[in-house]
Amino acid sequence: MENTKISVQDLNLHYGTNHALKHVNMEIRENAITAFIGPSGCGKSTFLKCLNRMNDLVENVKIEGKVLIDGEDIYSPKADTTLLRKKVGMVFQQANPFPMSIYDNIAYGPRIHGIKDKATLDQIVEESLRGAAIFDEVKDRLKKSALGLSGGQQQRLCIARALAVQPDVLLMDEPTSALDPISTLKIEELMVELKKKYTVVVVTHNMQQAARVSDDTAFFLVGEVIEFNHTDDIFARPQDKRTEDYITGRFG
Ligand SMILES: Nc1ncnc2c1ncn2[C@@H]1O[C@H](COP(=O)(O)OP(=O)(O)OP(=O)(O)O)[C@@H](O)[C@H]1O
Repeated sequence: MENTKISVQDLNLHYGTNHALKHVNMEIRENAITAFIGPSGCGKSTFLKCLNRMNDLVENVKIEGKVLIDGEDIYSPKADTTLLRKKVGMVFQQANPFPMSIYDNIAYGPRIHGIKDKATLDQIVEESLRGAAIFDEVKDRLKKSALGLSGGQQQRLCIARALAVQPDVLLMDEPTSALDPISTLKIEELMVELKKKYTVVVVTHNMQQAARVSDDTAFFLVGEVIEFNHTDDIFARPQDKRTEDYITGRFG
């Protein structure tokens, strides 16, 4: 595919005896939003976490196959996972701000990566908060606790925190499922803005969300990718009967 950012080749993942991902192949485009849809337990989150090696931490996990980001295999023994997780940021279903100020939440990652200069940190904090469309709402309370923000604001703060270390790719695991419709809309608008600079991959339970925001969609079913295509094609002209049954609500 044109502009491939992430190329997944015959990826298999076992949790003990559970073969949770089966021969997954996928080309994820740069500066696009790719959505993963499918029923509960079919491997969407597991697959997402393979893209920054978050599953490495799980006991008894076995991962085979290749995940190339910018042509480099992230599972190669030479790969540096710290650099990988800087390059591939992640946002979770439940916003998880650290119990510290808004400023320190954003400065946390850059500080870990060795940035100490106050003016530089100030600039990163402002740019990251602007990038996550939350700067104007918090600019007068940067020293206040992040835990005082609303759920939707906390989620945008977590996006800002991910942006602060200058990733290329942003993984989002059901980022709006705990949010009200207005906060959800704000995050969806933000995602469309973010794809100009980042490659965005999102797991969603919400098919309308996938249809609204994503460029490409993968439909997962019991560990397999049944169909992967441009979003318009998946929703208007599904090739596989199982995709059609799922998107028309015959099962969920
Ligand atoms: N840490 C883990 N250890 C063992 N098994 C796991 C682990 N995480 C997920 N699984 C199993 O792997 C399979 C895929 O789960 P996964 O969470 O990836 O699916 P999902 O499509 O994201 O589901 P949901 O939409 O409910 O989040 C399931 O059978 C699940 O029980």
